[in-house]
Amino acid sequence: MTDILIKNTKVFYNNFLQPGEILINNGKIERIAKDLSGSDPDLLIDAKGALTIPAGIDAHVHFREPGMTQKEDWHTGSCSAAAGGITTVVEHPNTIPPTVDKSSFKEKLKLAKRKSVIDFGINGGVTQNLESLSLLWELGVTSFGEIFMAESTGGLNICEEDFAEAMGIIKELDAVACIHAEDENLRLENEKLLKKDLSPSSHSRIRSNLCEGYAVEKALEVIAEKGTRSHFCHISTLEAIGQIRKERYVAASENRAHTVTCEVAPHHLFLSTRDWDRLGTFGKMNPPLRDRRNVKAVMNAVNDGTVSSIASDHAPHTEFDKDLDIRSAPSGVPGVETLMPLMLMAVKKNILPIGRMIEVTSRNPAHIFGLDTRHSKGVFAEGYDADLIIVDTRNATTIKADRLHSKAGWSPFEGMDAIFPEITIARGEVIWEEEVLAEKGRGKFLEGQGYPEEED
Ligand SMILES: NC(=O)N[C@@H](CC(=O)O)C(=O)O
Ligand SMILES: [Zn+2]
Ligand SMILES: [Zn+2]
Repeated sequence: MTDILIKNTKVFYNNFLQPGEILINNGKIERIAKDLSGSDPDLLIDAKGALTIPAGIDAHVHFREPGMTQKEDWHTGSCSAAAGGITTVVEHPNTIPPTVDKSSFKEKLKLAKRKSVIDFGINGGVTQNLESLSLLWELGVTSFGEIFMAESTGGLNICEEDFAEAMGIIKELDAVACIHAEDENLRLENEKLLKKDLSPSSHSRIRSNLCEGYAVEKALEVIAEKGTRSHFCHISTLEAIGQIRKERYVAASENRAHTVTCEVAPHHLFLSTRDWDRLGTFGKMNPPLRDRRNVKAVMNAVNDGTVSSIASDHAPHTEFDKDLDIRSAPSGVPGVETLMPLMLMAVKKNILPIGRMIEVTSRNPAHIFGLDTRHSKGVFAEGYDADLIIVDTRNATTIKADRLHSKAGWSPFEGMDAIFPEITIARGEVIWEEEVLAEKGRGKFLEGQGYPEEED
């Protein structure tokens, strides 16, 4: 395998952005030092003063294969990730068929191994399949969920009793439960009340703040009872943030390990209800666009540590699929390729420090899902996987859907400022530099912690 020396770059090391050089050997970071000029690498990359930082780990994507390959597949989804500086994804189970048993898991794994250009984990679905969860865990799922407390794409939502029972089983396995927290009853009630309102923004009112807040409250009760390690997906409201902040504060003050983490999606940080006019049904996702007060609260929570990670919830649908009335249009927006570029732009605008950006886009998601200890992901240190991006913060551009690689063919962030990576390196291989350079199928399956360890 070629070894690489990256020189003339800046790295975030020991809490500072500083000049440094990086030697990569056999897919791993071999050395990070001020000056490595004595080495003789196969490939010398002159970063010309640009930054080298960890590539993103996006623990919440929907790559749609099997079953909906007109929207995305493992090749296009993973190429889109690579071009946006993401080298690891965790894919969620609402495909057709959903990933809820051995055969559906094996089918998805086979497709992903054949087509993905980046490393990947696969989550196990939670529906009426409670007897299959332990088998899925042994087969190597990363975690469980998203567990849908309310209806969303795929219709995999479960009732409160099944939710509580599943949480008990997941606790027994010592796995993580990823939760889509919206309250189904409240959603249905609001939908009835707003029957005559067919404006796109009615979607934000139907899936109200309370709808998320109430579901988080109920889920936290179950978590307190069962003790399940839980990760809230795509949190979007003041109310939910408040409850999760409190839960984490109490855990810390009692010196308990955190059982609760949460992620937010870029569309809840960089878009708001003001975008309904521009986006129409293309702004429909679950949970929905929120007003500026919520957006600010969520960004503050990224900064203060309440939010552990950023995940795109990449949920591609074609323009044809989306071009319906607000009730019939499917929910979800593409975003795996724009996650890192938008976050890097936020750093440039001083909305968050670079160290925090690195934590929420790589270090923390790796840690939450055990990808650091078992798979050497998400740590910028010698001996860890060389999953890196080179980014020139002087090269800000605007997001243009026709330059993106998802089959969706559109982006809710069209026209927004962003900083795309110049180069993406995955396990010591340049997989993106102006074009995707990786071979189909180079991506490796990252078995979850329930998969039996290999014997030496
Ligand atoms: N977020 C969405 O609106 N849609 C997601 C499912 C989900 O994450 O709820 C999808 O798969 O389309
Ligand atoms: Zn969801
Ligand atoms: Zn999702």
